[in-house]
Amino acid sequence: MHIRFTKMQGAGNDFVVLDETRGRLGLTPAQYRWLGDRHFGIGADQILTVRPAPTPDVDFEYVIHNGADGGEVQHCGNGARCFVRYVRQQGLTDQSTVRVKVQHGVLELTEGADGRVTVDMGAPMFDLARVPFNTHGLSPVPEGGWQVWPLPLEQNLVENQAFALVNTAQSAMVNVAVLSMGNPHAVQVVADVDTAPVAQQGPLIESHPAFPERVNAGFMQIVDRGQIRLRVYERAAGETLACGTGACAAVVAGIRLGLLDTKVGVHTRGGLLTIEWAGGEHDPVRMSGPAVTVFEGETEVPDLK
Ligand SMILES: N[C@@H](CCC[C@H](N)C(=O)O)C(=O)O
Repeated sequence: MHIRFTKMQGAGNDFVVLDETRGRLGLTPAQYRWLGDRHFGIGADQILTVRPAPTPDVDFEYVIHNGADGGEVQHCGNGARCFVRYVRQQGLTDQSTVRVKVQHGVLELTEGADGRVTVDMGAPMFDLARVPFNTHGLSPVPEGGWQVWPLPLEQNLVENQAFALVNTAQSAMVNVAVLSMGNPHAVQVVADVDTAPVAQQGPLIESHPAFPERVNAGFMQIVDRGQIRLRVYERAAGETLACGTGACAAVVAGIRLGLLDTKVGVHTRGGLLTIEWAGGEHDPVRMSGPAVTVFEGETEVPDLK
């Protein structure tokens, strides 16, 4: 199948963007994986597909597939910013504020004159069953007016990894704050993101049995009350240069744990995101950051089932 695509990135989290506003391409999960494949395909953390509005209260719908496994996911913060840049650049709309349906709900996005995009990401969700997070056998520890969950990382999994952990006993238990931004997040506070065991613990947290739909694992270093450094080991993608929903989840967790103020600069390996949350359960999280078109192209997608 011959397709046109646009390659985009938001703070280094990269995307293949497809236009289905004039008809479905009907790609299979294997074809999404091929598009995400950096060696045999185009290469992207996620594939974003833009579709016509399904209801009159929104302007578009877009769906998100993780490039590594081709599975559909609920939400993608950096992708949302690229989506609005895309529909404006392609002439699909001339509105500077766009409402779009994603699997998780409806987002409102605004492109500023400076090229940064602001997204109303909706309210965070703390209902653990909806994350989903299975607390069976786990006990929360109160912290800063909220709580963290000590999560035992399977000792045998830790020891079976090809890499050596400096201290297996210490690394086997991590305290995570658990919440959903439409997709699931487990956020831990670390002293230094540069030395945090992201590659070692990330896959163990991602696939921990307490998270039946797996989870995105965040590692947050508090710089001061208005700034954090963040690395995220994304579900079905591995560590990415930035994760928008991960940045929102980390800031919300930091605010609830009493560590952060309501407006926070999030320094990721791919760039700066700004996250604001007033702190109320129903208050929306606002995220702003860059959205960049890298190139456009055409390709022949192999017939993969
Ligand atoms: N990169 C994203 C999140 C993409 C989905 C995530 N890997 C998941 O499986 O939930 C972002 O910017 O939020």
